Amino acid sequence: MNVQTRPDPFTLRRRNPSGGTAPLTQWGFRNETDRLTDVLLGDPAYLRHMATSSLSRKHLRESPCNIQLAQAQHKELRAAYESFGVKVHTAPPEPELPMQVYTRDSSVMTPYGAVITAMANWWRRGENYAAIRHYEQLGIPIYDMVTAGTFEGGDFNVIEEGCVLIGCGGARTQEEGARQVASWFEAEGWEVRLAFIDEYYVHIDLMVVPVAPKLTAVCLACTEPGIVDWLKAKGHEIIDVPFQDTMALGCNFMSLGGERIIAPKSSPTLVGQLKARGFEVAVVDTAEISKTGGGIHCMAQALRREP
Ligand SMILES: NC(=O)NCCC[C@H](N)C(=O)O
Repeated sequence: MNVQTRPDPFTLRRRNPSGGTAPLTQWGFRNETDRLTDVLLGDPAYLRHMATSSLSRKHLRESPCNIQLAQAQHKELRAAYESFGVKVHTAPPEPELPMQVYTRDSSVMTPYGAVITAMANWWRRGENYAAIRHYEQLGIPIYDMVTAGTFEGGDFNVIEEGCVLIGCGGARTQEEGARQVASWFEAEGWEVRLAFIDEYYVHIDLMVVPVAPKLTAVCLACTEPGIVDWLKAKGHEIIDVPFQDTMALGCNFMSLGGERIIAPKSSPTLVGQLKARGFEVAVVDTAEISKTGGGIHCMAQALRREP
């Protein structure tokens, strides 16, 4: 085995404080639109419907999640990834962790290794520790861990290579955490933009998600115009997802690269737009799971994409 292909050793902090951290050789990605080969999904074995946001609270009041149905929907979601040849990795579920299915949040993958985030709510903090153990098991090195306030992975949105949009709603990702992560990626030479959002929306990946190179889905009704102008100035075309669909997690889908998308049934406008552009779309019904506050993008973490 030559030096180039030797796996990067597992470590708890790979980040070079002055920047210039070497990208991983076997894991990670350049952007969120290249071909997905490995994904991190949760196991909904211990999923519980809790009042974690305005959205999940509303469903809890009106028609609480049928957990068995949600688990069956998750199985379909997993099968969709597998049908596209994506390798699914799953951490052992823990009964103390009711939201472990939302793998987007407790860590975020980057070209340099995984960032261990700092969950805002006490019932999700254990997910950060479970993520460290799982990355060690997978042999994926950790880039760094957030120590300045809270930071949740749904707020780390890689728009294109070397460019990240960081959501900051205060209740989940605090400004302190956002600025710490921003400083790391600025040192690596990235462009970083902070998006201050209302905590009602929970994370930025509720309203802005990359589809393909220079093509991004955005809920124009709730995304600050400055962010939309910034995307357009980069040459991004926008697919507008209606507000009502967005509130049903309709703008929260996963790009598999190669013009293939896994999207929720709750998003007819987006699905129609994608099909009209020639994308292969696997439409999965995730409505029951989404009553607990997250969607397809929140339930996935890209571990490896190949250019
Ligand atoms: N990235 C995301 O938007 N994740 C959704 C998390 C939902 C979960 N019920 C929570 O409120 O933490």
